Amino acid sequence: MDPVTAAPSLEVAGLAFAYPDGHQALFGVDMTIGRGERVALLGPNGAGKTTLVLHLNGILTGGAGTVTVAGLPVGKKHMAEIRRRVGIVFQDPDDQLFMPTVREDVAFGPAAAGMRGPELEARVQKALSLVGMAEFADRPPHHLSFGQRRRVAVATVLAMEPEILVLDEPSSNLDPASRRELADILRSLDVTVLMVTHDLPYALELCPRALILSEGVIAADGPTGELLGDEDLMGAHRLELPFGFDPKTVKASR
Ligand SMILES: Nc1ncnc2c1ncn2[C@@H]1O[C@H](COP(=O)(O)OP(=O)(O)OP(=O)(O)O)[C@@H](O)[C@H]1O
Repeated sequence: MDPVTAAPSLEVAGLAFAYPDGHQALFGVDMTIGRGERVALLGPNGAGKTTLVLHLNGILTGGAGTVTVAGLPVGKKHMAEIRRRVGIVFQDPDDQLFMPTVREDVAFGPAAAGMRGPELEARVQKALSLVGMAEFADRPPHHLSFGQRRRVAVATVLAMEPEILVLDEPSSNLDPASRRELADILRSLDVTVLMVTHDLPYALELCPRALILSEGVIAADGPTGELLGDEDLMGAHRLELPFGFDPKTVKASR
């Protein structure tokens, strides 16, 4: 059976948000993402992508509209449950790693949720194995390379066994092999993925569907290959493919 079901994992309706200085970043975002989908969130600098992502687990709140995760409204009442279900991997792994060892960083979330002993250790091992970092458990995160720290940051989020994995620029600063290995990891996971990226070939490789956020609204929603092949649409939203890259020659992901 197709793992993508009609049940929405994430629903955003009429989300509008202005920062305290009055800058309006979102103007009524509507999007629905089904369970098990992998979706790329594209858009030019300043479009509102990070602002939107920060609403998905309640880091930002207080605007108009609603965000619903697996049927639960994002808000104070369900915050612990929402944070367990929606894991965000930030662009800079150093925002996520602050403990003396990799093991402690990965254990942090489940331990804060009350997990202890062998169950906690098994959870940590599983998350580190998923990202190929099991043998680094006793190392200090700041002794690792950037790409290794990005993998550990992904593991800290996977350790919470989220339903929705949100990644902000996951391929940035990765060498080609690390970039491909991270793609393989993401493809192997049984979670809903929303990936913010300026790396359009990566979006095409990994995400069958893409959304274009532009000036605080969803300007397009469709198969990634079709959107990237639409020159007028791309031009209108300041999106450019790398020189010589033809989306039609790349086998889009499924
Ligand atoms: N803390 C803040 N206070 C005021 N305005 C902000 C704040 N953070 C972001 N903005 C503004 O909100 C708008 C959307 O920013 P956001 O970071 O969400 O865009 P983005 O699509 O993620 O951009 P990028 O691709 O450059 O990361 C921008 O105009 C930005 O200047």
